[in-house]
Amino acid sequence: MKTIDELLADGVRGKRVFVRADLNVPLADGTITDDGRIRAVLPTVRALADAGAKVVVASHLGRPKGAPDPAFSLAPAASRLGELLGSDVAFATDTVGQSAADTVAGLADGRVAVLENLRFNPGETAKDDTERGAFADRLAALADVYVGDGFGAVHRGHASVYDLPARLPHYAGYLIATEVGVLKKLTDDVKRPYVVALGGAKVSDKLAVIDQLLGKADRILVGGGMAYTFLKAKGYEVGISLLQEDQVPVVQEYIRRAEAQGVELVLPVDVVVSREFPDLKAKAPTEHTVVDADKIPADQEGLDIGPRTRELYASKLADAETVFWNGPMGVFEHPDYAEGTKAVARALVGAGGFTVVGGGDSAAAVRTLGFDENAFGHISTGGGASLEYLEGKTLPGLAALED
Ligand SMILES: Nc1ncnc2c1ncn2[C@@H]1O[C@H](COP(=O)(O)OP(=O)(O)OP(=O)(O)O)[C@@H](O)[C@H]1O
Ligand SMILES: O=C(O)[C@H](O)COP(=O)(O)O
Repeated sequence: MKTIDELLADGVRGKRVFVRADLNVPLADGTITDDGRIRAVLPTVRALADAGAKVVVASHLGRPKGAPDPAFSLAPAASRLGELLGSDVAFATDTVGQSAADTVAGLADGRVAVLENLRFNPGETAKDDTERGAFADRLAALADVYVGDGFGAVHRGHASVYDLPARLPHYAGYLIATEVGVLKKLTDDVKRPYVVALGGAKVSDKLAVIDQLLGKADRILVGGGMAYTFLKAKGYEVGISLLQEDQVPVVQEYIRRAEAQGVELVLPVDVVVSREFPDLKAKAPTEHTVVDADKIPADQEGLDIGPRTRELYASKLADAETVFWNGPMGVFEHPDYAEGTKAVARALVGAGGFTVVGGGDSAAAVRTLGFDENAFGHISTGGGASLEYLEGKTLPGLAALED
C-alpha cells in the first residue's frame, strides 16, 4: 500500500487530490456533538494543503436513501473542518453536479473543499457494479489523485471507497495507516486475558464478528442493542427491545460453541427498561425501571445494562491485558441510559492493559461522557470497520489501496 508520504515526496502542488474521509459524525439538531472523526482526518488534509494540493474532501453521513435530504447534509462538518483548519473551506452543494465541478475548478493551490454527502447519489451504495462504476467515473473526473482516509467506511464496497481508487493513482492517508497499525496488534499476538465488549445498534452488521472472536478472545461481554438477540436465544422474552429475530439460531450456536470452547460469553443479568425510546434532543427525565434480564415486560424495551451487570462487566474487565470495545452499552445519548456505557469506560480506564475503543458512537460516548481520550490505548474511528478487520475479512477500502 502506498502511503501519502510517497505522494507528498513526488509533489502535489496544483494537483486535485480526492480525500475519501469518514465525516459521519453524530449530530443533534444540525449541531455536531462529537467532532472526533473530523479531527482524525486533519493530519492528511493539512499535509496535502500545506504541500499546495487542491484538496477535495468527500464523505457519507448517516444513511440517506440515495437522494438529497437536508437532515444528512455535510455542511456542518465542512464548517467544522474549516474552524479546525483555521482557513476557509469551500462547500459544494452536490457531489458530481455543477456545484461540485465549479467548486473544484475554483480551488486555488493549497485550498480545501468539501463535497455534499456522497450517499445523496444512489450510485454510491448501488449493489450493481455498473451503476457504482458510473458514479465512480463521475467522481474521478473531479480529481487527479485519490487518498483513502475514511477508515470508518473501509468495510463498505461503495463507489467512493472501492471503485474510485481503481480509477486514479491511489494512496493511504495517515489515519488509515495509524488505524491499521494499531489494529494489527490485536490480530497478532494478543496479551491475555483478551476481553471484547460488544454493544451498539448495528446488530446485524456486527454479530458475525463473534464467530471469529470465539477462537480468539477469552471473554466476550455483550451489551447495548446486541444483548437482546442473545437473551432471546437463551429463551427469554425481550419485549419491544431491539431484536435480530432471524439471527437467534445463529446466536444459539455461538452460545453452544462458547461453552464448548471455554470462552466466557457474558450476558446482562439485569437491564434498564422503559415503555418508550427516549427523546435524545430534549433529554427530559423518562420513566424507567431495572428488571432481571429474564423479566423484561412485553410492552417495554431494554435501553441499558442494569447495575448488577455494570458491576459484573467491570469485574470481567479488571484483569484484562487486552480490551477491544465496540458499541455503547445503552442509549448513552440520554442520561437515564448512560450508566452502563460509563461503567465500561471507567473499567477500561482502570484496566492496566492495552485498550482499544472502536466506533463513531463508541468514541463519541467516551468523549461526551467526560472521559479523557488519552486514558485509552487507542480510540478507533471505525466500529464496523475495526470489527471486520479483526474478523480477518478483506476490507474493500483497504484492498483497493493495495498497489
Ligand atoms: N439497548 C439499545 N437499544 C437501542 N439502541 C441502542 C441500545 N444500546 C445502544 N444503542 C445505540 O447504539 C448506537 C451506537 O451503535 P453503533 O453500532 O452505531 O456503534 P458505533 O460505535 O457507532 O459503531 P459504528 O462506527 O460501526 O457505527 C447509539 O446511538 C446508542 O444509542
Ligand atoms: O459509522 C460508521 O460505522 C461508518 O461511518 C460507516 O457507516 P455505515 O455503517 O452507515 O456504512
